[in-house]
Amino acid sequence: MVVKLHNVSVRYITGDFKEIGIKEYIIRRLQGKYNIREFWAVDNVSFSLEKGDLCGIIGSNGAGKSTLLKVITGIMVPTKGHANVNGNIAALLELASGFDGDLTVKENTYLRGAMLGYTRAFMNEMYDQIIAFAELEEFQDRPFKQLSSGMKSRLAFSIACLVNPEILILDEVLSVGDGAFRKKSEAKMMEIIHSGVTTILVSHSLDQIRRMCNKVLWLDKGKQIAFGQTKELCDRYEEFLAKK
Ligand SMILES: Nc1ncnc2c1ncn2[C@@H]1O[C@H](COP(=O)(O)OP(=O)(O)OP(=O)(O)O)[C@@H](O)[C@H]1O
Repeated sequence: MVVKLHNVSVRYITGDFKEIGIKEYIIRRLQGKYNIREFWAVDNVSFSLEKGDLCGIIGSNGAGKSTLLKVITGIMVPTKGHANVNGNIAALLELASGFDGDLTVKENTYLRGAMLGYTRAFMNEMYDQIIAFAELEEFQDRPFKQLSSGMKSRLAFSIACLVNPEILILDEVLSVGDGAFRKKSEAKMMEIIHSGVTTILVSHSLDQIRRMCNKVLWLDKGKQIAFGQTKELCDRYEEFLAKK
């Protein structure tokens, strides 16, 4: 099993407790005006994926899709349950985050590689290819903050894809950069997908899910409505949307 989630739940706590400071906290507690709210964004989700699976996650806004991806990529620890993930993950979420604006493009590439667990030797081997794919040869020694946001995404995409992921996580990012780069990035993504990696894709396009995925996870308000075959679940989801 490449990905296995067992009764995973994630709780967010919201309210005024973060910014108010200890004094205000005590005053509000004494006055009974201290409000915090618990919120289960993901509530008891279990499913597993094997090598080569391409799983789509569907559900309305706020269903918990992005939160679940954060658990799978290890950015968040579930409040309850377990997530077992075996393999290198390339997560194309919030693409341009996690870079250091003052370091150069080259330094950032090595830094991101190190964060993904790759050795310097491996990155030396891959570096030229990454920069060439991102079409940033002329920007290698510029500070990262001087890149346009499209260029930043291109670099993030190139690093994530060219370092041989075993698990690919895509959050509505099938459109990176401008027209020409988008075509190239989609082709690259399809190449990776077809090379036998396990892919998890969040998309609001049911057409895309039907075309690409062999399994589907349907979430609604954090709860798992169903996990199973694409056609059956997409049909049910469409019926559900029609009745809404
Ligand atoms: N940091 C946070 N603190 C509190 N609540 C949060 C936080 N992040 C998300 N939420 C809430 O958790 C729920 C699930 O959010 P999430 O972003 O996972 O949904 P989603 O299915 O990805 O939605 P969308 O389709 O709109 O992108 C939402 O109700 C959201 O308001």
